[in-house]
Amino acid sequence: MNELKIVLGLVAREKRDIWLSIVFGVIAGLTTVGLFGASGYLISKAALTPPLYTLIIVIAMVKLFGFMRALGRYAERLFSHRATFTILSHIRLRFFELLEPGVPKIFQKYRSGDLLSRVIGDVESLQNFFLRVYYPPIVLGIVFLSTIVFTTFFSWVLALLFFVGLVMVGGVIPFLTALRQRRSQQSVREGRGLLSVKLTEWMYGFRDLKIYQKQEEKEKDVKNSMEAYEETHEHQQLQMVQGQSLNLLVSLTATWVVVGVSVWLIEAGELDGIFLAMFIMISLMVFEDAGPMASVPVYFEDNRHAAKRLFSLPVAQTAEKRPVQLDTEEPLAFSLDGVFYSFPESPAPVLQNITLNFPPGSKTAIVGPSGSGKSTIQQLLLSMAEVDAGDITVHGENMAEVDEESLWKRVNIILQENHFFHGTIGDNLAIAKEDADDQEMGEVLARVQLAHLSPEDAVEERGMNLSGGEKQRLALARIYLKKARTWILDEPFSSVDALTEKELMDNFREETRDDTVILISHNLQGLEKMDEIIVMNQGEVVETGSYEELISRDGYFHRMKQLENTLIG
Ligand SMILES: Nc1ncnc2c1ncn2[C@@H]1O[C@H](COP(=O)(O)OP(=O)(O)OP(=O)(O)O)[C@@H](O)[C@H]1O
Repeated sequence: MNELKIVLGLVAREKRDIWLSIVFGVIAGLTTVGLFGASGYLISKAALTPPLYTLIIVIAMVKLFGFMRALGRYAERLFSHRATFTILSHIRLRFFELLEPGVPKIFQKYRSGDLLSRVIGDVESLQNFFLRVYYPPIVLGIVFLSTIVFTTFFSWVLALLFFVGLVMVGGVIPFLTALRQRRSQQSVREGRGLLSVKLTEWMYGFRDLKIYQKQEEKEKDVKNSMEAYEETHEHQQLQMVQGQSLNLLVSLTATWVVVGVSVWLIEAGELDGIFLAMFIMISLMVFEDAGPMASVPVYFEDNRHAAKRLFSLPVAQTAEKRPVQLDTEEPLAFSLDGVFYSFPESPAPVLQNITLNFPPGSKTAIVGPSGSGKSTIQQLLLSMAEVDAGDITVHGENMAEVDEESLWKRVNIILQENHFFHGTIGDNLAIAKEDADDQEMGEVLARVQLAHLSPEDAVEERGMNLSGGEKQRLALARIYLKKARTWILDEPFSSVDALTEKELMDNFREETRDDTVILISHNLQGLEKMDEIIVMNQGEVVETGSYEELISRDGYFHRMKQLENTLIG
């Protein structure tokens, strides 16, 4: 229920439009009942050839009700839809506000398709919350109760009939429909989530599936999920329509009962016959609006689940702004003391008892075999993950207290995989420096050996039209624009040829002369000029020292270097 309270809070922000929707909804409802009631009365009265002024008054009332009804409906639709779209944007914003501080940890726990399904499917479902759950029952209740009060002036029996009708179409039938739909609604929700996850995986893995000729198999799987989803959705919609039809049937039956009882009351002399047509019309109209009430609990249940899925992300709930801002322009220092780390949902520690020191302005390389934990250290240094035990400090501050954004602002980062957005080379560079002009962009492109590209050149989604090496150099160009004094780079040159790598490395050394550099690398070439090399294996630091020290020690690094030399020949 707490999650729905968040949605209610966001809905309540649109107080003005809520009030206007209710007021105009009630005006439209009452004038509809008035219009048809007055028309019924007019037909009967006209047959009795009353004085002309009576007819003129009733005709004027019919006209007025007709005009007010149209105006009321229009205004109700206008304000309720305006409120709905504003509420939807509040919901989306709130979801992103909760999601953003949890990223990237949240991506370790939830699949992208699942998140996509939440932000699209669940937010879309919540558009029904205001439009179908929140205010229509209030409007219907007021219109119905006013009609009942009006009817008591003519007949208590008819008023009681209207009341019983209200309980049936506004309470009993919706409740029974909701009860019947519980299971099918659950299946629809699960089916939608699964389909979204499978579709995104199929899309991301399209190339690999094609290469391994598994495309058809996967497509069949996606198609099956799609069919299963459509089937459950159809079944659920059918149940909903059946509920609405049942409500309509009961409404029409109630009107027939009103006709029968009115005739009986007229015969018994308890109701003037002139009001017969009026009550038939009132009954028809007042029950007409009650049909959609059958789906209110169904939408309510759907919205409750949608709210739960949206606002129950565990990381999001705990994310708080951290108090320490890093506002120094100096190269940063880092230290790790007795650090242990394991990924969520995989208990084996990935890092064990890591103690390291990165003084300001130092140049450190982290090397080691694949899977030894190098990139995980980068994640911890960038505060993208939190240690299980031990301490990390950045510039003398406890990392857990440091505001992540203030840290990221001070560091030039290259991750193992960097994202490139659909647009131009310029758009992708501007992420690092918004006001960089074409000349500045051209200069950094030339420095990373990408002089053949210009800022206007197109970049396809995820940089698909760039080679692996070009993507790495573009990532490097991006951080050259950023001009922070600390560099934490994961395999920045792994896809470029040896000659280009040497040129890039020379340029990089020049650029970072006084800065803090932490360079993760598989490659043991070109590490001679680093102040310190940290050798990792199976989540532990197995050796540290300068290049000469490690070579002369005849330990792990020495053996790795010999092996590399043998392989290179
Ligand atoms: N999100 C994750 N969830 C669970 N385990 C993970 C996750 N990411 C990495 N690991 C595991 O953590 C260990 C260390 O991974 P890490 O990426 O730090 O290694 P690495 O030394 O950088 O490897 P490489 O040189 O291949 O990039 C590996 O055994 C890997 O399987």
